[in-house]
Amino acid sequence: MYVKICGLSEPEHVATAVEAGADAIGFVMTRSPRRVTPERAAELAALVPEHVLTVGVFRGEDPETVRAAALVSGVRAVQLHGKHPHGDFTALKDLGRSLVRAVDAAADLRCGAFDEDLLIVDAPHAGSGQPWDWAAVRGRPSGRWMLAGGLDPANVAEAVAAAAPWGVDVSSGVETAPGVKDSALITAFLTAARRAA
Ligand SMILES: O=C(O)c1ccccc1N[C@@H]1O[C@H](COP(=O)(O)O)[C@@H](O)[C@H]1O
Repeated sequence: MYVKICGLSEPEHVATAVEAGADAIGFVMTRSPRRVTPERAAELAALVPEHVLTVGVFRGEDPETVRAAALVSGVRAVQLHGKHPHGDFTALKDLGRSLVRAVDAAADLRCGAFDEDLLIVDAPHAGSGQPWDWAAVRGRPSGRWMLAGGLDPANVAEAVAAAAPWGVDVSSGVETAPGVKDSALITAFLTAARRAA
């Protein structure tokens, strides 16, 4: 089970996620309580070993803004969240970073349909942090896809059993308040996700 921990902003939590075995770590560079500047993301990304994928998360920014932030931060993947057109992915193809498309279940759920390398299927109301009907997407996405939206250490096993994803992605479910990550919750999530696989 591939596990991404998203929305990190403190070195302590980056270290915890790496030590606990995260496969990918996300830095949010768009409007959010978890927002970090590209410069701050660069400081945090420098703490991440090569085998862990660093992901810059964007929502609604134009490709040139995304490109500039990706280059400053040095993230190795770019996540375009929400209703980005296919052209945004095409425009970023020459960036030399993995592309991640994050959408809700109403979208095209074929990983690669927008030339992306990874697909995330998120809640209908992205960012609510609320569990949703994970079972509704079971068998629909194809390729490398992660389930997101309202996951936490207590429900990730149920979510994995319901949707059978290739990976899982969490942000608010490992926080004690919006934007405030918790090391114990990060470790608990990784343990529970691995056990669920
Ligand atoms: O985490 C954020 O603040 C965020 C902001 C804007 C776009 C995406 C964001 N995060 C992504 O949202 C999903 C679900 O997160 P949650 O666990 O329900 O809080 C996940 O893909 C994050 O990468």
